[in-house]
Amino acid sequence: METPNKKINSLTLVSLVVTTSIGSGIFALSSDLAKAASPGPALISWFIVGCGILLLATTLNNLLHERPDLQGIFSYGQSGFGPFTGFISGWGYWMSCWLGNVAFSTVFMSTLGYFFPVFLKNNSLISIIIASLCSWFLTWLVNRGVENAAFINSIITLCKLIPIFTFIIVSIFAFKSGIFTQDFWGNLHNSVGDGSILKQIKNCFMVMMWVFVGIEGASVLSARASSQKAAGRATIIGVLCLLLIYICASILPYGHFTRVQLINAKQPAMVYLFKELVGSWGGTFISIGLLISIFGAWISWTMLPAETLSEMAKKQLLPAKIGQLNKHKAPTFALVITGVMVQIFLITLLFSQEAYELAYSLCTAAVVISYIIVAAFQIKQAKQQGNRLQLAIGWGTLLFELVGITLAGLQYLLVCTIIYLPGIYLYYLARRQLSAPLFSKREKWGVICLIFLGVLALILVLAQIIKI
Ligand SMILES: NC(=[NH2+])NCCC[C@H](N)C(=O)O
Repeated sequence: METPNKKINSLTLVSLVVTTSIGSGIFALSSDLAKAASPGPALISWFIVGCGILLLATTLNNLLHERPDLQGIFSYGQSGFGPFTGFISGWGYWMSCWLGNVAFSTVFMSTLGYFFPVFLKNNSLISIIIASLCSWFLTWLVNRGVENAAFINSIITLCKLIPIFTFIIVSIFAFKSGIFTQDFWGNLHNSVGDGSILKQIKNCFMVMMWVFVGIEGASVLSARASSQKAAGRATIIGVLCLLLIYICASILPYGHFTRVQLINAKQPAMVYLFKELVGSWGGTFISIGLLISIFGAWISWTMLPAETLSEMAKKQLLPAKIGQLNKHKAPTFALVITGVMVQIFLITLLFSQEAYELAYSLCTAAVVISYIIVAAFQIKQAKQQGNRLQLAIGWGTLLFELVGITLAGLQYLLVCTIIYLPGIYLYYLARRQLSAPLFSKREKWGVICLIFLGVLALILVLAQIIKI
């Protein structure tokens, strides 16, 4: 990584925005989207989600420059609305980080399944065992202070982008407009899936929001642009490039394969579709790129949740012990807590039908909690400054996140409240030692609601597992 003060140019910044968000999602996107919609509704969804993400990125960018004193996504919550909101935001972000890693691990296993069919089912016992070993191995590496060095990052970025661009170029040549327009709106009498255009648009939301998770990391880097204007421009261009890549990778396949073929493609779909297009070398080519790309992303995202916990401990939102660093300057305790959570969650995947979908949906729902708080902070900040444009951007972001997660599935948000239960206890331990009152009146109501929802969700989930 570059030194913190080094300025970065716009082109590098654009590529950072693009690569920090691309993890595993894009490689499975074509069939995930085909399950949700036909090309017409999917394009409308891309437009809506694209606008929403642009608003979010602009909000993040603005806050970064207005409040350079605040670092870490949860610090906005703490500074604007008090420590408990800071905790809600930080815990949500932490959760999202490791839940995303669970999603990575499922795609990693499915991809290994291309070479070793025993892993094809990504939540079989053997897959879960290997995924757990990988997760602990990465935790161990990061605990020893290992980070992606800049040059390794560039190699990983190339391994990530080359297969994606090759896939897009080949898909352009294979594109046939007749096939593409065959059932453009998914309203023919023999259409697959459940029908109305609105419903199809709604079905796309979760997966589209998932592929943009990580955009907040890019905006942190944009603080190092040469000027605020350059940062703003690079973020917007970056989001637009990302959107274009996602649209091409997910929509072009509708011009060669029927929707049924796309739905039935084995996961990760890009591997199998490309193999279908160019022959068996294609599958191997994408798989290897994919494995390297996930591995790289997985390491960075192993550090991030642990760093979030230790930052929270520093800001007295969690017990100080969690923030302690070892001799390699890595927060061992935070890493272990996170590793244990990943482990528990991997085990529960044994009982789930769609392991990958579950993990990425929960990851997205959790990060939305932090995004909502960021948007609320932007509104507060813009109001104080009387800045109408930023106020509108804040409201737009808030509205998009609220509507987005409602359409994507509030049940995932409910499941996240379970993981808040142990968090509240840790927060309580941390705050008890301070002289300040534990909770304000409003916060008390917040705690009661959260505990109620968490217990309710736990009962519902257990009931579901027992039924299975
Ligand atoms: N917390 C995480 N591990 N997040 C990973 C972000 C995932 C990324 N947006 C993707 O498409 O795969």
